[in-house]
Amino acid sequence: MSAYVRAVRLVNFRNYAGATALLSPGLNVIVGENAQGKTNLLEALAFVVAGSSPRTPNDSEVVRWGESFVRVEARIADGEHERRVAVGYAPGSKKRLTVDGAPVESLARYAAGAVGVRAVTFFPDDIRVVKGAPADRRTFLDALLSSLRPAYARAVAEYSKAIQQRNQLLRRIRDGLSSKRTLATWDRKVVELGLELLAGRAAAAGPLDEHFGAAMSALYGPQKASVSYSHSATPEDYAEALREAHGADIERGTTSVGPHRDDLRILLNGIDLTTYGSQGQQRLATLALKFAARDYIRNATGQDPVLLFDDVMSELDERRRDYLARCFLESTQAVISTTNLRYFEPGVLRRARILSISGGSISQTTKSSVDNSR
Ligand SMILES: Nc1ncnc2c1ncn2[C@@H]1O[C@H](COP(=O)(O)OP(=O)(O)OP(=O)(O)O)[C@@H](O)[C@H]1O
Repeated sequence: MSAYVRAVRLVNFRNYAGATALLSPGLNVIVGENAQGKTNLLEALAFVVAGSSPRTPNDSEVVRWGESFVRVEARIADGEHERRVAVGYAPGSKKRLTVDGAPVESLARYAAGAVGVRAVTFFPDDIRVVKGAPADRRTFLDALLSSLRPAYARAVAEYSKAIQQRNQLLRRIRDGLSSKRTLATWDRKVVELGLELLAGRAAAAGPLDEHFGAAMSALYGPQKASVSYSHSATPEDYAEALREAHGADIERGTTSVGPHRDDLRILLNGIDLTTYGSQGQQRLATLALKFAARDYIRNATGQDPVLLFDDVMSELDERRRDYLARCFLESTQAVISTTNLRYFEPGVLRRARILSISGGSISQTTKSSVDNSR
């Protein structure tokens, strides 16, 4: 069996002063009224598994208001072994990541393997991966690949820095402060890092398309769904395209070709869901992309990632809710939040662990109290 989270402890995490949740393999349902802390608990699980929040790049945001630090600890069950991992952060200091008490210096290494378990998250805002800007789709793809390879995460960070520096240089050339000859050096650096990104993304595009197609036909229907990578320049033409764009790039002060300008095209029966999808189609396609990410991680690592899905049932019809509930039950571990237990069949709830959230405190709900609340 793949690794899973056995317990998580939150200290000063958003609206939690101090709380512990025990989790099971299979389905865990977090139930509570609005604004009690369901989303925050899922975020805390992602925070301790990946070393950072999928909801914000700013760690200070997750520190409980009025407190000076945040800490999330987890016990990871991995076969016979148990691993203790923790993420601690005090604004102004470096984030502390530990595995069995030993510090892990690199966030990329912590996130891509040291913990021994990965997470695929779904938050309602994630619909932007389908509906939003190309940057949202690139971030989805880069986060997925970074969760598998620290070297890819480093290449993404270095490429982004190199583009910023090249853009600064373009503006200096435009303003007559630097010579155009210096561009060649930056072009070489940018192309070298950019090709690393393109290679990673190209290798992922085919399998993701396949997994996405399968997830869409299970969730949506038999129509043909696909996801494909759309280049601003192919790897073969990249260096040449960058050179050809010198004049225009200097004028605008930005780099117009390269992986930071690429996109993913998400199609259903040939129709672009980003531009023409209904809200429901975009939401289902977002979910299908998350299942595609799960399958991609599973194939790449041989391990099932844990699914952390926020309020995923509310906008689905009964048939799709039942299908999803079965997927969650069969997962190594799924933690799903809801305001309403009626979204789950009694037979499903009997096989699930249920956690009740109220005002930032967590209680394990017994089966009989679940039956009575229905
Ligand atoms: N840094 C923070 N410190 C303290 N409280 C916070 C912090 N960040 C968010 N909160 C509060 O945490 C509360 C719970 O938020 P959360 O999003 O987890 O609710 P929820 O149970 O998922 O609700 P809903 O069903 O409405 O989505 C909110 O009232 C929010 O304002």
